[in-house]
Amino acid sequence: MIRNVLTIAGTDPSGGAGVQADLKTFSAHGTYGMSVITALVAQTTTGVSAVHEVPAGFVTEQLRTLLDDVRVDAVKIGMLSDAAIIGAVAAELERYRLPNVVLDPVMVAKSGDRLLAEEAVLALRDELLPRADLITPNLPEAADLLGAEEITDVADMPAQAARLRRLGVARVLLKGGHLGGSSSVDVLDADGAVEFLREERVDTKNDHGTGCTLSAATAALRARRPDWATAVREAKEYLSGALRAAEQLEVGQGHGPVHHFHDRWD
Ligand SMILES: Nc1ncnc2c1ncn2[C@@H]1O[C@H](COP(=O)(O)OP(=O)(O)OP(=O)(O)O)[C@@H](O)[C@H]1O
Ligand SMILES: Cc1ncc(COP(=O)(O)O)c(N)n1
Repeated sequence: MIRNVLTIAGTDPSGGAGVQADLKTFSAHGTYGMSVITALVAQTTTGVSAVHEVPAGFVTEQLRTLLDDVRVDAVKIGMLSDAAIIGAVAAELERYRLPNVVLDPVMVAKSGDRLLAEEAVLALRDELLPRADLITPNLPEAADLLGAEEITDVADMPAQAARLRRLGVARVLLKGGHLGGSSSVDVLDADGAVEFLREERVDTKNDHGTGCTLSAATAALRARRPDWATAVREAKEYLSGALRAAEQLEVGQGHGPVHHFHDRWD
């Protein structure tokens, strides 16, 4: 049976990040993709020019209309824009008891533009983190959630992940992409085990939407795999392949997208 996977996120007309990246990723993993949109974002490979938020009540309307009809096997949550939308999503997660929830706590785009209001970080921490099965912060997002300094050393990542878990989160994938270096290292703290996930760094400027792709792939794979660690490991491998495949693309002048490929998943 084909699994149904939902993304709750903002848009990217250039197709590299947000809902568009998530739906491509779901298809690439042999799942059926669905989307609830939180914000229309005028953005491309060079940055964000404007954000048009969906009213929180209409996010609720989209969720209820969908969830009254369709079974959902896994969920990826990305850009939420403000505290009202966070509240709306948290309430519906609770109401429908959705399984396999991956929360990518998106705050700032690679271009430096804010995608979550600064004053909404506390709402994200208090209302949504405890309802997620896995969160996937990068290092600046982890620091913001903890009200702490951003760490700069791979060796400190397990302790930072443990602090995040103490906020009441079931599992943490702390992403170290911002550290640079010859390998890209993430730390998974889940189900009683802490694991370093290392992949060779791909030398490319096509890295728009890497975080979106990783969290979407993890949700899709969790719908198909028996445990979180397997889903996360395969998702990270998929992302590296998508970064390498990006050299075939000619999309935009700035940070281009990664390329989603289907052939591995037949
Ligand atoms: N050049 C690269 N080569 C290999 N892996 C990479 C590269 N850049 C990022 N990654 C991996 O991509 C994932 C996301 O990276 P990062 O830590 O930058 O998160 P992010 O900032 O949330 O991403 P985004 O800015 O796309 O939202 C991580 O698994 C990271 O290790
Ligand atoms: C709608 C949306 N969601 C997430 C991101 C983050 O992706 P990136 O940091 O690669 O710009 C984005 N740019 N747009």
